[in-house]
This record gives sequence, structure tokens and C-alpha cells, in this order.
Amino acid sequence: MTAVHLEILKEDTRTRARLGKLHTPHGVIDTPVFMPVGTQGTVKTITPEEIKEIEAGIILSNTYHLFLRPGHELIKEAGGLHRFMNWDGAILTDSGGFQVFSLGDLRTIKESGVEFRSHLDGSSQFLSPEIATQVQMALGSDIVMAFDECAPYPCTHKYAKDSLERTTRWLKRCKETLTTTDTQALFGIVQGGMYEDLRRQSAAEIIELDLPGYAIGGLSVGEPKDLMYEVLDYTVPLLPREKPRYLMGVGSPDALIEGVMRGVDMFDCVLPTRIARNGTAMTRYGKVIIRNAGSAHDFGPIDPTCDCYTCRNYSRAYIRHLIKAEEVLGLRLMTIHNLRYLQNLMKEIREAIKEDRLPEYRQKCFSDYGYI
Ligand SMILES: Nc1nc2c(CCc3ccccc3)c3nc[nH]c3cc2c(=O)[nH]1
Ligand SMILES: [Zn+2]
Repeated sequence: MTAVHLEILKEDTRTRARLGKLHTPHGVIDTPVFMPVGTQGTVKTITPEEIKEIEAGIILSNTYHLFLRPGHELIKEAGGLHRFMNWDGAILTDSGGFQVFSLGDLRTIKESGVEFRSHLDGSSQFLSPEIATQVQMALGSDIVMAFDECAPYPCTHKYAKDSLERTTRWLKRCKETLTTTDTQALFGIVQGGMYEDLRRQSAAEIIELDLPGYAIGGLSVGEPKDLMYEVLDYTVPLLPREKPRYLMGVGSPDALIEGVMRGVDMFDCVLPTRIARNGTAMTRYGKVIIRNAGSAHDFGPIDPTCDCYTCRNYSRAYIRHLIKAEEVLGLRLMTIHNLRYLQNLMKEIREAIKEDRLPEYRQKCFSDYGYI
């Protein structure tokens, strides 16, 4: 069984970007990589075959949601999440900490864990480092995220310090709980808010545990993008060069490129699939709000440069009609397009690294997209 590890093929000469391959028990994934989110054991509206067709090799899912429904014991009974959802690619699961804060109602943080009310039925629930790790063991995900607290933005230096120190203590409890380390990799999550001294402290404490990979958490929580880039500038270099680095919750084209240039290998974001379902398409020339009247008589594809199933077979006019008529096919076609667009963007980024032209690619991408 292949343990999770990163094979670095090339390090960029002018930026911190790396070209690599992430080896997992469920396949090898080219990096830098964007990972589609499948919160409830499905990338909403599309099948595993369609996920393969857009060439995504790893998807994300959520401890919080699957713990509440249908329950991790049921999924274990089904043979694990891969079997349950008929997906034989790689799976990374978040630990639930972030979702408790962004979804749960009325939660209380204690040293032992977090008490919260389920967003489904208001029932009182409890997640701890041990439980979150046991759930992910039952799901059988290839990459297990540590149970952490994503500090709110903004927050005081004292709050961020107390929180990161508890997150480190929780990480040690996750590591002690994970008994399937030969098939499941535990990634630590660096916290520390927007404070350089605290990010340095969190990174130092976490890399001491010598884990297979590290995530940068506590970002993409409403802070200005420039502040996120500044935190990345001093945080990413603290992480071991040879281990994969995962920036949580980041997925707009500009942020993906800026993150790659700062040495990040893995990204996720719910936005591309979420905006797809409300009729907004991502194209190399910026976002197109397909549901707007402008597309009503447009019989061309969403993006003529896109090779996805949607752009090869359907017009903007038809997709707009489906969205307006609230036809499920509209959601599916938009999702297929947005996810393929991001896979193609990452492919172009990898090509640019390979050919030593990433800064130039960034310039062209930004001007095409209208950022500059
Ligand atoms: N555990 C954790 N998750 C975060 C997510 C969810 C990513 C996720 C993983 C898997 C599935 C869905 C979402 C964040 N999203 C935006 N910013 C984020 C920060 C954190 C964080 O600090 N810790
Ligand atoms: Zn397309």
C-alpha cells in the first residue's frame, strides 16, 4: 500500500512553485492540484465517472456532515467511503472543526473537544480530536485532517495564541488515535491567525510531529487577499520542503496562482461548485453569469477554449434556459464546466512551471481574466 508522499519533479527558479506528484493509496495526483469538494460523499450533482472525466484524482469530504448523517458506523459497515460512494480515487476528509464553527449553532470549546448543536436537527453533539480521528478512520479517507480550531478573523493575539496551542495539543491526540497510519496519512494544520510570531510558533510545534503533510489553516476566512498572501509569504517556507503543503479553502484563479508561486501544492474550495449551481460560470476571461439575459441568444459554448463535455455539446442559451427552468441538468452542466475549467487552469500552471514561465503565465492569466 503506497503511503502518502510528495515526489517533487521540479522547483521553479524564480518563485517557490514546485511541480510534483502526490502518491496516495488511491492513485498518483499531479501537483499543484485543485481538489473538488464533495461534502456529503458526493461532488454535488455529478457522478464519480464524471469526476474522472474532468480528470480530478482526489476529492474532499467532511467528517462533520458524514458524522451527523448517515453516521460513520454505517459508512464503515458499507466498506468505507470509497465503496459507499463508488469512488476509487483519493479522498481527503476535513476533521469537522471548521464546519462546527461555520455551520453548527451554539458551540462551546473545551480542552476535551467542542460541544455543538447539529445544524440538521438541533441535537446536542460533541466532537473531539479522538472522535474526529476515529470517524476519519471509519471513513477510510487517504488523508486525515487534524481536529483544529480555525481562529476567527479578526481575533486578538491572545485568542490566536491560546487557540493555536490547544490546536497543537489536539493534534498530538489525533496522532495518538490514528492507528491506520500505514494506509491513512494525518496532516497537521498550521494556525496562528494573522500574527507572524504565532504562525512561526504553530509551524514549529506542528512540524515537530514529523507528519506526512501540512496544511495552512485559518486563512480564506474573510481576510483581504493581500493579507492572506503576506501570511503565506512567511508561513510556507517554515514547512518541510519535501512534504506536501495544503492551503485550505482557496480556489479563485488568482489565489490559486498566487498560492502556487508561494510554494503551495494542494488547494480546495467550495466556490466553483457552489457558484456553478447558481448559474455563474468560470472562464479564462472572467466569470460569466449565464443566467443573465446576455446569454439568452448566445448559441456558442460557455468558453470556446474549454474542452469539457458541457462546452463541447451545449450552448450558453440552452444552459441559461435550464437554469431559469430550474432543471437539474443545468446544475450538472455548470458544475462539470467549472470543475474542468479549474483542472485545466492547474494543468496550465504545471506546464508553466515545467517550462520556467510561471511569472509570465500569471501576467497573461491576470490580464485575460481582467484582474489587471
Ligand atoms: N480544518 C480546517 N478546515 C478549514 C477549511 C475547510 C476546508 C475544507 C476541507 C474539506 C472539505 C471542505 C472544506 C477552510 N475553508 C476556508 N478556510 C478554511 C480554514 C480551515 C481550517 O483552518 N481548518
Ligand atoms: Zn467547459
